[in-house]
Amino acid sequence: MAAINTDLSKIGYTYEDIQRMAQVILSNTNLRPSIGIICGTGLGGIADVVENPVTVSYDTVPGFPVSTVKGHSGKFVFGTLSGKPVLLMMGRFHYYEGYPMWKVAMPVRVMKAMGIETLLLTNAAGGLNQSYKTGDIMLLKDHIDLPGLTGECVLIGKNDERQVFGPRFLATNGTYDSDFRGKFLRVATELGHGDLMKEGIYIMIGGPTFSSTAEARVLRMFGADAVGMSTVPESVVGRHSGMRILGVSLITDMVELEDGSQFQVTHEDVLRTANERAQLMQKMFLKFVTLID
Ligand SMILES: O=P(O)(O)O[C@@H]1C[C@H](O)[C@@H](CO)O1
Ligand code: HPA
Repeated sequence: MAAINTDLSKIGYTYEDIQRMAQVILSNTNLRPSIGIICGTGLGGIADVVENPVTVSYDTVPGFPVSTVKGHSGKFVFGTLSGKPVLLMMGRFHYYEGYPMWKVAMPVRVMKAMGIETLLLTNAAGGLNQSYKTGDIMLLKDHIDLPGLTGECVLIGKNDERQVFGPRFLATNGTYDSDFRGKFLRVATELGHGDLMKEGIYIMIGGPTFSSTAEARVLRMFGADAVGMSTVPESVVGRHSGMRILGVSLITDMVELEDGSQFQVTHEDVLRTANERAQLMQKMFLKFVTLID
């Protein structure tokens, strides 16, 4: 059995670490966006429609982790979308990359320290609800934090109640803003793609293995509509610091619930579907941000 870690100074970033990283990043631009977007696997295409982009590579920020996954380029992009200032994270961190959970979502605290109040999270996910299809877009109405339920909650560790952190004990019901969901659905319908839209429950697994068929049946029995390997730590930290949150899953593959299927999903399948939906996601976000107060 692993030794219990009693040295709390080795868990988490301090308030000062977060502020320092925020200052380094902000020193690259005069823009001060209040909208932050984290781009999921292959979903960085939104950056192609950012006007007057200013790019800040993660490796220029001392103490910032590096992206190791294909489809996550590892940089911030400041600019405007439909004239509104935004900050994009092109590349998120995943638990399966070997980062401890508190590191996975640390950038959300840095975003808060930079002035972000609205957090738009995107991800690639597998469809568990068998009425979904590859290429559908699911708005998160709730999530299941499977790592959190089994002892790997992102908020474990010392808590600092100053601005970029939050209360020791956090209610996580109602994390995903229902007004945002309604607006996003309206945008999709106006663009003629209401048929692709779903609202459902995202379950996070640690990864990097995709689910076995028996595991997938369990996830579905839990009530999840889509499965992925991210987002939940970020939305919990965003919620902790008082942000308004939208979660969008692109259903990049359908997960088999019946034994005997020959289909085996790959990361390339995920990237391909994300690429096929890139232009539509751009259009949706360009329109959606105009509706954020
Ligand atoms: O960063 P997201 O959650 O969009 O990435 C998903 C989950 C894995 O990282 C990867 C699997 O292909 O895509
Ligand atoms: N399972 C888990 N994570 C995923 C999947 C999946 O099928 N597709 C994209 N991310």
